Amino acid sequence: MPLAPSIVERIARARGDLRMGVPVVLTGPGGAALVVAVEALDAARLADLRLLGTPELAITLRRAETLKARAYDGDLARLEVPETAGIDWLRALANPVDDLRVPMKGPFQSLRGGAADLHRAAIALAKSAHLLPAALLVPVADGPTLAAAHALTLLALSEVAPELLRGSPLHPVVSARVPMVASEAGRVHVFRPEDGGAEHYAIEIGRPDRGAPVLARLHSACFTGDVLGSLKCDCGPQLRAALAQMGAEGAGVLLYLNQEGRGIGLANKMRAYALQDQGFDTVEANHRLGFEDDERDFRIGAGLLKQMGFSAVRLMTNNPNKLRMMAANGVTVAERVPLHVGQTEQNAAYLATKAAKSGHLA
Ligand SMILES: Nc1nc2c(ncn2[C@@H]2O[C@H](COP(=O)(O)OP(=O)(O)OP(=O)(O)O)[C@@H](O)[C@H]2O)c(=O)[nH]1
Ligand SMILES: [Zn+2]
Repeated sequence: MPLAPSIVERIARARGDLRMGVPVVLTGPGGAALVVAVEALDAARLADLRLLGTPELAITLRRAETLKARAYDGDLARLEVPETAGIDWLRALANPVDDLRVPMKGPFQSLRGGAADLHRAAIALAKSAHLLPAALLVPVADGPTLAAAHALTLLALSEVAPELLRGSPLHPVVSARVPMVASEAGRVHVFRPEDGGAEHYAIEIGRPDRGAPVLARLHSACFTGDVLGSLKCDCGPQLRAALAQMGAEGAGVLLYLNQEGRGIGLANKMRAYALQDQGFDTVEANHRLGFEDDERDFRIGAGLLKQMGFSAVRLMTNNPNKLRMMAANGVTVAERVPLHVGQTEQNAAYLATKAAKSGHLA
């Protein structure tokens, strides 16, 4: 059937479904399940799902640790959903915003034994849709028939799991001249992934020599810092300082990667900020939400540089992970160029946490 959507296209559709609260059907060797993202679920749909089976809640190990729920599946926990539990119970488990105000919600019954692969894929899908990493699964007997009957997106685990790990190829869409304060010889290139995800941009300053290490910066989107001039981080000043140095040298490339909030999306970053106002640091806030410290795919930057003809960089960064990932993905780091700008009273603790917990270099 040449018109039938491919697995990549169905995953893109599933992301949209999950964001809208529409169930998707996941099938695996051990059975099938209806999957919804807790964040987008409402009471009516929860009631409908209960008619089809017994729901289970999948949360990450990080979230389970905060909730003091046992996790028997390594990186995640499967929790029983009591019959009396309503939508507010589910939301409170998924979203830590009220953890301090309404502390103990347990004890929780964690499921043990049996496969957790569908749950793992459900959490990965929720993350890739930039939703809270908590999913409700309702095991069902015949996934494909149910999906066909209700026009739901059907995904086979054997196809989804490798696809979510693979990383999507990026294709150049357009490039045009953009004179900037930092340099009049600026050019913006737009790259679009095959998987329907966010586009990324390359800002090329001058005409950098492809045969020599290029002055380069991998900048992750920070709406609050880059656009609003937030004092909570150093992103805006880093962005402008990097462009300014490239302008002064007459050549460079800045990749503007749309990986807002270290890859968790702006809504989740703002949830993290709300937790930071409750006293948690940037790493703890991510963990309480159920995320790892850094959910970015660092392969993207190296891939784009290679695609643009660069094989060696003078990388403007303080982040040792970026250095490692460049080397691991075939781009030589000829030099690290430290980038310390924009320190404020409000971001001192944030920068200290990055140095202490994420190994950021002086
Ligand atoms: N989750 C989360 N993301 C944040 C927070 N503060 C800033 N960010 C995001 O962190 C990312 C910062 O990215 P980068 O500028 O590449 O910074 P870095 O990884 O520290 O590395 P270098 O600046 O290169 O040293 C951006 O995506 C911001 O949106 C926070 O408190 N929580
Ligand atoms: Zn920032």
